[in-house]
Amino acid sequence: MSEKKAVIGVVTISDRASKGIYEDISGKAIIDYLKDVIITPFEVEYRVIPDERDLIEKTLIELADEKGCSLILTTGGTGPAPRDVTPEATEAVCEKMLPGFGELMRQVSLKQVPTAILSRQTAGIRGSCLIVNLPGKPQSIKVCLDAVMPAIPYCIDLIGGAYIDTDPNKVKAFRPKK
Ligand SMILES: Nc1ncnc2c1ncn2[C@@H]1O[C@H](COP(=O)(O)OP(=O)(O)OP(=O)(O)O)[C@@H](O)[C@H]1O
Ligand SMILES: Nc1nc2c(c(=O)[nH]1)N[C@H]1C(S)=C(S)[C@@H](COP(=O)(O)O)O[C@H]1N2
Repeated sequence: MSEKKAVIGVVTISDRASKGIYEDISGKAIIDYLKDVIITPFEVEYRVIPDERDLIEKTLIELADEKGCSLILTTGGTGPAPRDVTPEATEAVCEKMLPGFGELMRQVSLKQVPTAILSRQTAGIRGSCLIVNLPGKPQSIKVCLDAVMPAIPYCIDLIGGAYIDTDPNKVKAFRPKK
C-alpha cells in the first residue's frame, strides 16, 4: 500500500468555460463530490482549458507525470461535435484503455437522458494515473461518479498510485479479498 498523499487532477474542457463565458459548474461539482466522499488526504490540481487536443494531451501529461496525480477526472468534450476531442486526447496519452468505465457511465446516464449514448467518454491508464472522462453537463457528474467510484480506489492500488478510501456511507469502495 502506498503512503503518499493522493493528488487528483480535475480538468474542465470547455471553450466557453475557459473563456469565462459561463461559470465552470461541472469542474466544481467534481471537486465537491471528491471532498464529500473521499476520507483519505488528497489535494486537487484544477485546470480549465479549451477543446484543443494538443492542450488536453499536454495538460493530462503534466498532471500525471509532473504533478504525480493518481487520478484525473475530465469533464466535457466527449460528444460527437467537431471540437469534442477529449476521448482522442485521453487515448493518445494512455498506455492502456479501460472501456468498462465508459460503458457503465453511459448505462447509468441513460436513466437520466436518452442522449447519454452521444458521449464517447472513456478511461485509461498512464503510468500510475487513472484518467476518467465525464460528460460536460453539470447534472452528469454525480450519476457518473456514483457508478464508477466503487472501482476507482482498487484500480489505483493495482497501478501503484496513492491509497484512496471513501466514506462507506456514501460510496463503498470495493477491494477484492486477497
Ligand atoms: N463546465 C461546465 N460548467 C457549466 N455548464 C456546462 C459546463 N460544460 C457544459 N455545460 C453546459 O452543458 C451544455 C452542453 O455542454 P457541451 O460540453 O456540449 O458544450 P459545448 O457546446 O461543447 O461548448 P463549450 O465547449 O463551450 O462548453 C453547455 O451549453 C452548458 O450549458
Ligand atoms: N448523465 C448524463 N450523461 C450525459 C448527458 C447528461 O445530461 N447526463 N448529456 C449527454 C449529451 S447531450 C452529450 S452531447 C454527451 C457529450 O457531452 P460533452 O461533449 O459535454 O462531454 O454527453 C451525454 N451524456
